[in-house]
Order: sequence, then structure tokens, then C-alpha cells
Amino acid sequence: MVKSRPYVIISAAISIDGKIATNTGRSNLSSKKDLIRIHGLRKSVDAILVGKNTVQTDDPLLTVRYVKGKSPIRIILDPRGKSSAKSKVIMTATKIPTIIVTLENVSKNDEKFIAHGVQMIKCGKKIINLKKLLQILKKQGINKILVEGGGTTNWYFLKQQLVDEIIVTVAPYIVGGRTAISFVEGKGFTKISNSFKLKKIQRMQNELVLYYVT
Ligand SMILES: NC(=O)C1=CN([C@@H]2O[C@H](COP(=O)(O)OP(=O)(O)OC[C@H]3O[C@@H](n4cnc5c(N)ncnc54)[C@H](O)[C@@H]3O)[C@@H](O)[C@H]2O)C=CC1
Ligand SMILES: Nc1nc(O)c(N)c(N[C@@H]2O[C@H](COP(=O)(O)O)[C@@H](O)[C@H]2O)n1
Repeated sequence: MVKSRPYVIISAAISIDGKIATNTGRSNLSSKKDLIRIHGLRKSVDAILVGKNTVQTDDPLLTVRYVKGKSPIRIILDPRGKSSAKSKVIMTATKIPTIIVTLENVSKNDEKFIAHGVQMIKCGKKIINLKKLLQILKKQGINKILVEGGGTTNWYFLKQQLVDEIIVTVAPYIVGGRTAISFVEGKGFTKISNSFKLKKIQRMQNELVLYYVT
């Protein structure tokens, strides 16, 4: 049965204690070797998706650089369209297709994004309707999406069981701190359920890359 949504992979680097960033937002956890692997993963998907806090904190490019290959479409979940037009991902939108997803009743910031060649998608009234967004993206020919976080975005996808694969690098650091960002933020599950199957383990010096499927 052909799915009406793209295949969704969540990818992240986590500390031994499950954090993806320190309480000051630092997230340089992966080794260069792992970054090369990640850029190979990015090359293999049609789109890469992050939440607006990741754009705000990291000012990422979200491109393929450490290997040869085409950069995927970039998708930012930004319900109120608050991302800065000066962010790298917006400033490079004429070169790499970029989509900003906002809520349906939000349009006052559209112009600043459209001026940079960004495609706007409006989806959802109070929160972005991910099921509807994924159907729209599938219809646009996007068949495989890499969700690169952060923790809140990961929660929204996992809560609605919209994830097919999880690839996490366990990096050899302890981050700690109640306010540091975890791999999955949000309300959290009340029960230990929805287990994932461990498909593969890859050791890279002091890092372990774990591959899970639903
Ligand atoms: N170590 C790693 O692999 C990675 C680390 N990070 C780190 O994670 C941190 C950011 O994570 P978070 O603060 O959790 O934020 P986030 O990057 O997940 O963005 C969350 C925001 O995105 C929007 N959003 C996402 N899904 C939505 C939905 N379904 N409906 C409506 N709005 C939605 C909301 O505005 C929400 O507040 C940064 O410090 C960054 O450095 C980010 C990606 C990867
Ligand atoms: N897998 C992974 N390992 C890390 O150590 C990371 N810090 C991240 N961060 C993600 O990559 C984005 C930066 O990408 P660019 O180098 O700017 O293309 C960052 O925003 C996170 O999404 N990921």
C-alpha cells in the first residue's frame, strides 16, 4: 500500500545522558567522521526539516558539504514566521529550495521570506498539522525527509507516530543540566511503550551510531 506521507527519519547526536544541546544551546557533539556520515545521510533524502529554535540557536546551513552531492530541500517549522530573514538558511534560499511552514492565520511575515525565494506553506490552526504537511510535501514529490530536530520538533513527530527510522549518534560526553535540551522534549509519554527495533549498531572510535526502525 503506497503511503500518503514521506518516509521520515529522525537524526541527532546525543550525549551519554541523552542531551542534544547544553543549557547554553551548544550542540557540537559529533566528530568530523560522524559529520561526514550525516552529510551522506542528508544527500540521500529529498528534504531536511528542523524547528525554528534550531535555526535561531545554530543559524545552520543544512546543506551537504562534507561529501559530494546535492543538498536537500530545507523545511523550517516556524508557526509564527519569526525566523530572521538574515539567517543563513533564508539568505541562501535562492540557491537551495527552502520552505517555511507557518500556521494558517499567520501571513504578516511572509513577504520577507518570499523576497528571499522561500516557499511558504500554511498548515494548522494552533499547531502545525504535521499529518497534513507531510501529505502536501508528498504531493510535491518529497518522498524521504530527515528530521534533524531539535528536541521539541522530535517530540511532535514521535507523539503522532510519524517516524519510520531513528539514527542517533551517542557521543562520548556528559552534558547534564535540567534545562539542557533532550533528544525529545515536549510533554513526554506517560507510559513506556511504542518500542523501536534496533536494526544496526555502528562503532566509530568513541562514538556509537544506533539505527532504529519502528
Ligand atoms: N545535537 C543535535 O543533533 C541537534 C541539536 N539541536 C539543538 O536543539 C536545540 C533546539 O531544540 P528545541 O529548543 O527543542 O527547538 P526546535 O528546534 O525543535 O524548535 C521548536 C520550535 O519549532 C516550532 N515547531 C516545531 N514543531 C512544531 C509543530 N508541530 N507545530 C508548531 N510549531 C512547531 C515551534 O515554534 C517550537 O517551539 C538547539 O539548541 C539546537 O542546537 C538541534 C538539532 C540537532
Ligand atoms: N547530527 C548532528 N550532530 C551534531 O553534533 C550536531 N550539532 C547536529 N546539529 C544539526 O546540524 C545543524 C547544523 O548543520 P550545518 O552544519 O549548519 O549544515 C544543526 O542546526 C542541527 O540541525 N547534528
